[in-house]
Amino acid sequence: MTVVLSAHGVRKTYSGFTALDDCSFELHAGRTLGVVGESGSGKSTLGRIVMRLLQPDAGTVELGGTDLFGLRATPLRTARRRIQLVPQDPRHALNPAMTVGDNLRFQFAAQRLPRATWTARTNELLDQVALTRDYVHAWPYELSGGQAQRIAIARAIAGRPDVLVCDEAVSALDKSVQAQVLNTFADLQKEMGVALLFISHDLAVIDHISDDVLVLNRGITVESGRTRDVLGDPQDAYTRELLAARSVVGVP
Ligand SMILES: Nc1ncnc2c1ncn2[C@@H]1O[C@H](COP(=O)(O)OP(=O)(O)OP(=O)(O)O)[C@@H](O)[C@H]1O
Repeated sequence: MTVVLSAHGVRKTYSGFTALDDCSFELHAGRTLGVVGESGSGKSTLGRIVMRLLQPDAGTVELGGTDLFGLRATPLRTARRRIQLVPQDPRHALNPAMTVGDNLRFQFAAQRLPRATWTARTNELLDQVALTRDYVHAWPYELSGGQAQRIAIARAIAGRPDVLVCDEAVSALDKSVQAQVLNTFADLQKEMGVALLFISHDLAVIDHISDDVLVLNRGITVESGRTRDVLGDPQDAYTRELLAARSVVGVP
């Protein structure tokens, strides 16, 4: 299996406070790695580092076998297109002053996609995120949370990335909508072979979507491996605590 994204011994401190320590993982093409832990466990710090929005104090991150922090200029711009973020709040991904169509077309222009293909590509993206094509005329404020998150996903996959970093991407949604959006991610993965780094505090969400899991507690990886193995037979007390507090996806 091809490793599309990996981290080795990553550490990040903020003013002497260690938020993430010795973190390592491998994410394979077409698979989902869940990163789970309570608030403050270092999940978003890890997400920001692999998006190259934050510099680690130690360790390396490789995208497609290339050191992400060694890249400059054009190769860096190419790498940034290969890894895209789906944030918790779609308002951070969508421009409120543009229609859905313009939000997507903005991405196409950035990717220098030929103008003649824009309408077909917009329709294709709306189909992929299970929205009807007339949403192209909608404004972000007219969308429900679930619809807005689907458009944010469409925007993120517009350039056919290899990796999506989903940082609490369903946490703000109602439980029933959560299940639908998780299924959309799973369908996309089957269609596109995109790999997901899925960050969530909610073990039910991680259990639903992840092939592999990494459990973080105060910046330390307490457990990692196949989701069914780790959750089926947790070896660490912290994982057992998370399991005991777990909700159920799709059930309010
Ligand atoms: N820019 C920063 N400056 C100082 N401390 C920070 C900064 N960003 C995060 N931290 C601290 O680092 C720790 C990890 O934060 P991080 O946001 O990565 O955790 P998290 O697991 O994503 O939590 P949440 O789910 O609440 O977002 C926390 O204690 C947080 O207060």
